[in-house]
Amino acid sequence: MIEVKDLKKSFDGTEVLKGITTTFETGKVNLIIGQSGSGKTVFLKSLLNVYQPTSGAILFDGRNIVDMSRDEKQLLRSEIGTVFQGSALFDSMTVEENIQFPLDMFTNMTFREKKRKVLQVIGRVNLQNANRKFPSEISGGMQKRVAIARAIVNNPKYLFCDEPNSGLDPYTSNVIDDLLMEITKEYNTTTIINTHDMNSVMTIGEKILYLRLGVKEWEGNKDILATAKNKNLIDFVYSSELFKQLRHFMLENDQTSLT
Ligand SMILES: Nc1ncnc2c1ncn2[C@@H]1O[C@H](COP(=O)(O)OP(=O)(O)OP(=O)(O)O)[C@@H](O)[C@H]1O
Repeated sequence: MIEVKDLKKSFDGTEVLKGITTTFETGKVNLIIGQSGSGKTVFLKSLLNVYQPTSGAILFDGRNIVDMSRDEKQLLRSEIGTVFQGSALFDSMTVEENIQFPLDMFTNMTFREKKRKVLQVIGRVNLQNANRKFPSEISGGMQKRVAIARAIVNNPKYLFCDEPNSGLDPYTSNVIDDLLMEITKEYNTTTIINTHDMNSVMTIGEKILYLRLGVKEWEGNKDILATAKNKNLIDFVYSSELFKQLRHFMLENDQTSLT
């Protein structure tokens, strides 16, 4: 579980996060949504302590990352898996070597133990035929699966993903969403995902945090999103053409059923 308490972050006197308080539960997929510039990336990077928060607390199962020593942070980092935009793979390493990287960084496993673990996660994300390939030789969807395999190879407690579906077609996006949901349950991770993808929101949004101008404007889950009353949230959700048409269709059907 990750608890965020009154998190604020400013850059050069400009406040980007204006006091966010929320909780992300263990074993759940938590999605952060909001317009471009609403603060999603700054929020994610503040949770990871890439940015030092201006004030507030971030408790990883009770441990506040904001006032940890360097060694404590290093230990916590070994419990966190990340999937960043563009997959962030090492071009000069094979799929297998990319996935092994966190084990080299954070563990004292023997060569044989590492190989066994890497092959196990390669199987888990269905990349058996690609382990000797380089990132440039595989598709964008496969690269995402490599990034996910690398994020889970060290059995993380926490999984952070920044726009995991960006650049993927709708079918491949669904495959990635399903994989992230399954892995969250299998590894019992606290999973936090920044997304613009409304399809993801409606399929895997066990918790949804809607940020607007650096403020928590709404939080809930996919089942109550459709009936939420928050006007800014409604405007945001229905700003996509597909959702606009869907809403129009629903309203029309509603009126027919009333007459
Ligand atoms: N390192 C930085 N220094 C100064 N300002 C920053 C920095 N990073 C982000 N900002 C500002 O913080 C605000 C929020 O940016 P952020 O990248 O978090 O938005 P976002 O919601 O992730 O947008 P997008 O969906 O486009 O990725 C923006 O006004 C941005 O200019």
